[in-house]
Amino acid sequence: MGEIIKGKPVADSITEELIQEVELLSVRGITPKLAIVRVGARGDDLAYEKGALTKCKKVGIETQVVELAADITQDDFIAKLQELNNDASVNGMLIFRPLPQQLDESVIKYIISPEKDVDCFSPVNVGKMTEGDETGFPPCTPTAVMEILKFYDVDVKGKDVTVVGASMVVGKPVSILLLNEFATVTTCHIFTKDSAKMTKEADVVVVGVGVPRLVKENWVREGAVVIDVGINVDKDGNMCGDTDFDNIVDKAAMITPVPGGVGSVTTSILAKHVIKACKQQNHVNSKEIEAVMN
Ligand SMILES: Nc1nc(=O)c2c([nH]1)NC[C@@H]1CN(c3ccc(C(=O)N[C@@H](CCC(=O)O)C(=O)O)cc3)C=[N+]21
Repeated sequence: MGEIIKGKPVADSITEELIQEVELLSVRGITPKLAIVRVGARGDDLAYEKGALTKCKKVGIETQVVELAADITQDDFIAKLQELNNDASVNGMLIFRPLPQQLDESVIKYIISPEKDVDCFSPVNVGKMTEGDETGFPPCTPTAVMEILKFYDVDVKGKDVTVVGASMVVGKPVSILLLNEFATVTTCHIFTKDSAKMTKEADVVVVGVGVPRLVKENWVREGAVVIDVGINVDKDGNMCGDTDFDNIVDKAAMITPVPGGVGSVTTSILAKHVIKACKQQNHVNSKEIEAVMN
């Protein structure tokens, strides 16, 4: 039986640290604030929003949900983002994606202020992530994957890691973050000839495609580490990941469950990024705050 590596201990350890950071900021009269920008009311946006609001409340981060009509025009949407960019009380912004058809992401991604872009929408943050510049904000879910690997002492340096999926939300950024840690990364996508062949050879498999139970037992080698980023609802209405968990769990050395795996760490990273943004905007570093306390 492989080890089921849960997200909760990882999330709890991050949350504990963040609660302390918020307390230290409050001594200076600073309260971090996140604005969530939601267009319409898609189910998976609402699911993420609920988790994010709960986490922020627990940590002591203020929140503002900006709910916009599903048919908002591009000009009105851009005006709203600029208003939030200019609102000094807002430290971080999370814009749910994908945006509806009439909003052109290739234009909008340049509007959000990179300093407030806590989920890596801005090309500035994509660039910083790619360079390994730690002043930026890599996206929350891929960062959660890296935090889980670190927490459970999975050192990816020199390991063969296969990522299934190449989206800008999961596959591509997680591939970059893994490469930054000197993993040998293979990224599979819809034009990959044989994804199973690539995953079978990997020491670590990361899957984020949104296809329920895509990765089967025979896609994974004995003793592999499997990180499942998928959050799906199957035809029976149960939450499931992108891996056939029940049949892989005995073969893998470690595997993340769904729910209770990567998804449960994502909101902690979001909160961490809001606090980081707040500190950067107020020109404070942790050491400085500790000095004030002592
Ligand atoms: N810019 C952007 N970044 C995103 O990461 C993003 C997005 N837009 N748009 C919507 C999708 C969907 N999504 C979910 C996240 C958590 C749950 C979820 O259910 N989370 C549970 C935990 C699930 C678990 O335990 O695995 C919770 O937070 O309590 C669902 C959906 C993020 N997305």
